[in-house]
Amino acid sequence: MNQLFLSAEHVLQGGYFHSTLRKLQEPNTSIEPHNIMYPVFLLEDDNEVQHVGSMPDVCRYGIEQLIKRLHQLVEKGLKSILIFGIVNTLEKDASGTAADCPENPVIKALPRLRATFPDLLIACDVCLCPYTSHGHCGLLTSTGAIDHAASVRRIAEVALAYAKAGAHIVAPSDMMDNRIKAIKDALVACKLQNQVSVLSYSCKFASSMYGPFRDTMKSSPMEGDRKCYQLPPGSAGLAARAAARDVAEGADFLMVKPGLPYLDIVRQTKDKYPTHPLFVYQVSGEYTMICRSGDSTEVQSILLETLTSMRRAGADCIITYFAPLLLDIISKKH
Ligand SMILES: NCc1[nH]cc(CCC(=O)O)c1CC(=O)O
Ligand SMILES: [Zn+2]
Ligand SMILES: [Zn+2]
Repeated sequence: MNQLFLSAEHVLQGGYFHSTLRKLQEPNTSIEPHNIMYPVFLLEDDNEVQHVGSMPDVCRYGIEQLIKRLHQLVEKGLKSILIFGIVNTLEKDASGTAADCPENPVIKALPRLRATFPDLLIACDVCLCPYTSHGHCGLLTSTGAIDHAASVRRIAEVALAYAKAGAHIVAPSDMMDNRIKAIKDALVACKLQNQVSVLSYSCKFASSMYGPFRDTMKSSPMEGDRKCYQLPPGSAGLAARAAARDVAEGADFLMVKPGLPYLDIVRQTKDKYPTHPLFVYQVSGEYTMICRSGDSTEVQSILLETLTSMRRAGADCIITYFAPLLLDIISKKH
């Protein structure tokens, strides 16, 4: 017989035949509540609930209804949320005025959420696309190009408004160059730098997997696309430079988005910046793909395998629409 099959030093199975041994073979891949952040969609109308057609089991809520929903989830262990505001009566204009006006749903909700859920970590997505008439994430010049200086100034203003209203974390998703420094400077100027952190969507790619989200938010660009500010999917180089730039500008946390198709970028970013907690955004298109992957048992195991892979690649926290399901799975396991 072939000697190779008898070679003791090549036997691996002796190390994982027992479930506890298998756990030891998978370090830093567990999914606990603090590894999960839940994105929520906030409407202007306090008492409204709307199902999202393109995302099964996802709703948009007015603040009263969101508080009801969050009570259930916080009881099950939810630790953090990421808020996206949606406007319908407030008008969209060229400079995204509604992003930080006093009637903005996020600005209004923050004090309520802080008071109602004292232990919940609250992050706010900072972008102009839900509030601009043209639907781009920054401001435009008269020729339709991104106006870099004006965009960064405006993004920092909006981030500061959410910080003042009570956000623990501001998370700029716009991808305008130099916004992290502008936001940090604004926080320092208002003495908020030690009470608010900056989660940079540092490696955000121009992905085809944001469709259900744009549908939910009514935030698609009216004309053109986002390829001049979101990163080209094939570029690991730009992702490395973007992370380096955001670290240099003072980002507290980094992010890779989408998740599953970009696990090489997750690993590359974690290896370069083990100093910075790393977030991975499992985006709306990933969510719908997994929802359609089989019956509920299959969905659960595919989901857990996917999140385990993200943790293995270096993710510390995963932003996921599956948070409610995950909290149920975790509580059954203990
Ligand atoms: N700045 C907009 C924004 N913030 C988060 C997402 C995507 C989230 C998801 O798909 O779940 C997007 C879409 C986009 O950039 O086009
Ligand atoms: Zn945007
Ligand atoms: Zn955004």
